[in-house]
Formats: sequence, structure tokens, C-alpha cells
Amino acid sequence: MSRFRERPGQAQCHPEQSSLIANRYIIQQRLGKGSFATVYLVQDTKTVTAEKLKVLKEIPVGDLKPNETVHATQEAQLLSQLNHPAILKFYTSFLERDAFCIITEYCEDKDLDCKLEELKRTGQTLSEPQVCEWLCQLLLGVHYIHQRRILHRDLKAKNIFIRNNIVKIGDFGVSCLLMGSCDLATTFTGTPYYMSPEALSHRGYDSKSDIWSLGCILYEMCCLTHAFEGQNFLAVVTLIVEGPTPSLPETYSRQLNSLMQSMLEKDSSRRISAADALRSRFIEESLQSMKDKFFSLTLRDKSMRGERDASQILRALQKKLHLQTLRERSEVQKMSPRERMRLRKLQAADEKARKLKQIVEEKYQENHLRMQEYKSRNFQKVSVDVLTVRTEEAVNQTQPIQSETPNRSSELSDNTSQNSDKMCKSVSKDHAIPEDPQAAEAFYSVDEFESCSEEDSDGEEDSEDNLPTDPSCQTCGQDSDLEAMIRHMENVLDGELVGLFTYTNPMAGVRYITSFSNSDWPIP
Ligand SMILES: Nc1ncnc2c1ncn2[C@@H]1O[C@H](COP(=O)(O)OP(=O)(O)OP(=O)(O)O)[C@@H](O)[C@H]1O
Repeated sequence: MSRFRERPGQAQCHPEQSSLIANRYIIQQRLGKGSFATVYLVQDTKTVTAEKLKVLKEIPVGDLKPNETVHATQEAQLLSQLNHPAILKFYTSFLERDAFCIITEYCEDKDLDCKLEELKRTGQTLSEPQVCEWLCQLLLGVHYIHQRRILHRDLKAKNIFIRNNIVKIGDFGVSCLLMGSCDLATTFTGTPYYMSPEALSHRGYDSKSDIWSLGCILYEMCCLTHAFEGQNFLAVVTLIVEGPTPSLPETYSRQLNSLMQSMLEKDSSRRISAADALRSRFIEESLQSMKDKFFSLTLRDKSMRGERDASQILRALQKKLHLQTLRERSEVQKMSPRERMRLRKLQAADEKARKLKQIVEEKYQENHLRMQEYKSRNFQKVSVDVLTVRTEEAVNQTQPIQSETPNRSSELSDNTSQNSDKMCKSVSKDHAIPEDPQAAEAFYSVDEFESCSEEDSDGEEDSEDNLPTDPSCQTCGQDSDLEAMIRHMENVLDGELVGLFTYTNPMAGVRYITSFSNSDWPIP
């Protein structure tokens, strides 16, 4: 029976049972139940990344011995070191309420089995480019684990998850972790549809057995039925071990068909490996077109992100400006009515002085231009002496203009004196300001500086609260998947697969996740 319950209001659960799991996860809803585990969508309350929604797999430990539990935890930690866009991210594992819990990435688009079922129901099929895209991703993922000498052992459509059209291999050896071993008896509790002839005939399981399963998945993506279908378990097993290799319908290319058949080669030593499949001309071409597509997607994404960033910066600036204004206003509000009035008068005087200064500057420029114009008009006509006289005349002629400045100055001084008069009057009025704040506010209620009033700031505070938040930034995780996938494709296209044959264990010193027959692994 399940030990965890969904959040109240989201399902039929008891409020007292909804609590924080491992001090950080809140159950949102139950996603389903498989043969080993109950799966929940959880909210991670402690993550600092945008990935708030995760999946919790709850597996009852039953009568696992304590050392077996430790073993499972260690191996789960090993899985958490895998980092590939085509592999479901395994975050952590822990024991809680007698259950072994695994936290993984959440794939909104569910699993491949669901997807194929839906296509079948609606009478649709997958196009060859789509099949090739997913096949390439799966090959990259399988190659990645095989390079690290990790076997999946349970590749099937139900264990392939889809997120933003990227397929992710999940449920890594979970059953093996929990069972302590992955013997044939364990395997027989599951489905035989994807099992290789060598596994079914007790000849061991190696990396090529994973490739067989992948061949079955490829067939299923194209035909929406199992590659080896039978009335009962035995009929399926017989077909796998002795039956003919299936073919794809003619709607799919000859190259795709022959690749699938080389994956479903009954003799595992003649079966293609992930590295060889990735090196084939057909997959190389698919990788290239997928890389181009992903590249333009990331570019588009980047430009969209650029626009989003720009609007975020703009909003932040507006917010800052608004806060600054509010702060200044609150300073003003802290002032006594008299101080406030003085500030207003000073601001008014400043503004007036600024305007007058501008007028003086304009007049000066005007004068200067006239002077220059006059000089250039007369310079060539007169002798040096006359020029002197003329210049004097000119100076005289310009005097009215020049005298405008003094006039303006006098106007300025008039203005200033008027201003200071006003100021004096204001100051005298100052003396009449009531000391009682309320009375003082009434005294200045028809003031020309009403824009500083509290009502205004209240209004703006509202608008600040209403600043829209940008939910799109929560989807940033997707871009890194595409970028990581491009990197992995580039590695393959740049011929870096050669490393597999001169293989050095990249996880040297780390225990292998499952035992494997060494026939498929080159000895360093
Ligand atoms: N990471 C995930 N993201 C989204 N849905 C998931 C995730 N993991 C599991 N699920 C969903 O939870 C349900 C149960 O999954 P689970 O893997 O336990 O069982 P199964 O694959 O259906 O069966 P089996 O245990 O036989 O493999 C499935 O519907 C699956 O699609």
C-alpha cells in the first residue's frame, strides 16, 4: 500500500497525512503505479533552479536487508552522476516510511508507450523524420551509458519518457537495485516483448541485449505494435528466439529498415553496437539534420530569451525608479509642513531660474550669430580703418541686441527680485503656517505642487504591486537540453566515437552498476 498521500484538495486524501517528504518534497498528485513503484508528481520546496516539479518513485523495501538497502542507495548515487539530455535525470534517493524513494526529472509528455497508444487510438503514425530523431536521441543515450559500462536491462517504450519532444531513457536498473540482482527470474516478472534471444536462452545479458530492446522500440515507433507479438508468453519467447526478423512497412526507408534489422540480429556478436549505429551514414545524416534543427531552435530561443531579458531589465529599472520616487516622497512626507513648503518654494525657484538661464543662453547665441553674420558681410568691402569704424558701428548696431542682455538681465533681476519678493512674501506667509500638520495641510491644499500628495503615491504603489511577473523564465531548463544534445551530436559527428574502441573507463574507481558479460566490452 502507498505510504504517501497527495496534497489535500488535489485528491481523496487525509489532510493529516499530507506532509513534507524528506523535509523538502510536497506531493502534488499520483501519476501512476507500475509493477515496482508508485509514482508521484512532487514539488521540490528547496530547489534553487527552475525545476520545481519532480517525480518521486516510492518503492516498498519489503524485506530488504539493511546492507542491501545501503547497496541500493550507493548504486542510486552512481545513477545520479549520469548527465545526458537523453537520460532521465536521477536526482537523489532516500529511505522514508519504509519505502525506498527515488527523485527524478519530471516529463510532462509522459512515456513513449502512452504516446504510441494515443497515436494508435487516433489512427495516426509517426513520420520517418520524427522516428529518426527519437532513434538518434536514444542511440546517443544508450551509447553514453554503455561507454560507462552501465546496462539498462529494461529498455521498453514505458521506460522512455518524453519532454519537449526529447526522449529520455528512465527507470534505470531500478528493479535491479531493489531486487539486489537482475537474474532471469526477476526479468520474467516483467514483459518479454523487448527481451533478447540470448537473455531468454540464459546466455547472459550484455550491452547488445540493450540494443535488441532498442530495435524492438524502433519497430514499435514505426508500426505501433510489438516487434514480437504472440498469444501468450511462450509464443512471444519462441518468436523472439526462433522466428524471422520483422520488417518495417514500405512507408519507411530501406536504410531505416536495415538498421532496425541489424539491431534485431539474433546473434549478439553480429548485432550492431550503439557506437556503430551512430557511425552509420544513415544515422549520421539524421544527426546532422537534427543538429541543424536544434541549432536554429536554440538561436530562436536565445533571441526570445534576449527580448525577455531586456523586458525584465526594463521592468527592474522602472521598479527601481518607482522605489526611488517613493523613497523621496516618504522623505518629503517626514518633513514638517513648513519644511515641505520651503522645499516646494525652492523647487519652484530652481525651475524658474532654470528657465531664465535658458532664455539668456538663447539670446546670447542669437546675438553671437548676428555679430558673426554682420562681420562676414562687411569684412571684404572696407579698409582696415573703415573696418575699425564700421566695427565700432557694428558694435553700436549690435548694442541694442547686446543691451537686450542687460535688459534681459534687468528682466532677470526684475524677475529675481519679483521672485525674491514672492519668496519674501512666501517667507512672510511662512510665518503664518500653522504648526499643526493637519491645519497646515489644509493651508496648502490648493497648492500648485499637489502632485506630491499621498493619494498619488498610493496609486503608484498599487501599480508597482501589479507589475506583471514573467512566468516564461520557468521554462529555461529546456534550452540546456537542446544545447547538451547538440554537443553530444557534435561529438559523434566529429568522430569522437572512436574512443569506444580504445576504451578507458571514464568512471574509473566507480563500481559498475550491473554485472555484464565481457564479450561486448573491449579490454583496455
Ligand atoms: N519521470 C516521469 N515523468 C512523468 N511521468 C512518469 C515519470 N516516471 C513515471 N511516470 C509515469 O508514472 C506511471 C508509473 O510509472 P512506472 O515507471 O512506475 O510504471 P510503468 O513503467 O507503468 O510499469 P513498470 O513498473 O512495469 O515498468 C506511468 O504512467 C509513467 O508514465
